[in-house]
Amino acid sequence: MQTKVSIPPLREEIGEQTARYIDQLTKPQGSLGTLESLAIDLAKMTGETFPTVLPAGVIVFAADHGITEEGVSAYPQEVTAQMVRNFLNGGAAINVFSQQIGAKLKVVNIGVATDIHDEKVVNRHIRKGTRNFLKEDAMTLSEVEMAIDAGYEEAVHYINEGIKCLIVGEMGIGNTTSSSALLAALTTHSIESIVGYGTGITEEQRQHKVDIIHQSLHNRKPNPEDALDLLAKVGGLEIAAMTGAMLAAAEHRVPILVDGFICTVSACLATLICPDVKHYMIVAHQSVEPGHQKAIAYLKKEPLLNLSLRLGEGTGAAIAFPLLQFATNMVKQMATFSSAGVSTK
Ligand SMILES: Cc1cc2ncn([C@H]3O[C@H](COP(=O)(O)O)[C@@H](O)[C@H]3O)c2cc1C
Ligand SMILES: O=C(O)c1cccnc1
Repeated sequence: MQTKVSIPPLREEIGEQTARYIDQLTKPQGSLGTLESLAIDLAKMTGETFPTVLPAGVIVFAADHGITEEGVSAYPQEVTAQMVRNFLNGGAAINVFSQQIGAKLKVVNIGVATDIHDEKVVNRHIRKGTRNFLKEDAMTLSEVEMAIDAGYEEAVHYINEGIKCLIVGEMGIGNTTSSSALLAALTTHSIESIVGYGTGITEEQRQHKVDIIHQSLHNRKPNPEDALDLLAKVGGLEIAAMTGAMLAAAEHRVPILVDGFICTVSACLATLICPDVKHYMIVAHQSVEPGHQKAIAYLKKEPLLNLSLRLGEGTGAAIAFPLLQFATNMVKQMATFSSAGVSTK
């Protein structure tokens, strides 16, 4: 079981070397702002004074949710499988963006409700969607452990293939309901303040979603200090798999670019399993979902971008990835004052 990971400490001394080097580059000190702190953070994570983030690897985990029976999404459950086919055919937003940043894209079926016969999908199928958590636990503990382990192993394969930055994404109709329930259980924020419009429900449907989460948490009573119990009671297979993937990346000193609301809730659960995983996370953007701000605050992080995205799939992380390239290329390619013959103040 991959909850026994050992995450190495950040290499603070390497970060200090990078910081000193950045101060010698031909620009006023500190003038590249957040790009400078990003480069220093990447140096501490990777243990390299001149860090590299290329190539990035994107993994999208897909699964269904029994809670969709309660009418909590604007789209029917079948869209999960249809979007997986779209990913495999190259037509989704994450395909376009992965290609643009030169990243590999791996699609993992961790629990889609209908069969997908396609050799391009990585088959780590555990069950046909979660159970309806209004009525019963979403998963057994052993299903949660299998999903975390599958995510962990898929990330390890990717890292062994040479990826230097991990982007995790998800596809699962109904997963903003599961993520909202998880975050409400994990924090003291009200359900009302966390729940948003997901794929585009009406205000009336949002009120219904709040009520369903309220009743579900009352019925399930997850233990807020136990990530496995939270996932078993109100979680999702793809949410558990993303948690495992993040633990693997941190264990291997691979920076994790965290996407939107659902992905950030997985990140929160990963920190509950192993607090040190947080040091390897960079939050790419601030999603429109109101719970996202609260999940980012739980991690004590700042998002790099706010582009009013509300998609998921790993898209926001792919969009932010070039900022990491700007930061690492700045360190590797800029001239120093002495090499360029530019006078210091
Ligand atoms: C066509 C389509 C593509 C998507 N890609 C990601 N999501 C996103 O929307 C879903 C969560 O929203 P909710 O909880 O309201 O169902 C997830 O699948 C998420 O990845 C999509 C949703 C749709 C409809
Ligand atoms: O922020 C996200 O990741 C998100 C928001 C709405 C729907 N799907 C994903």
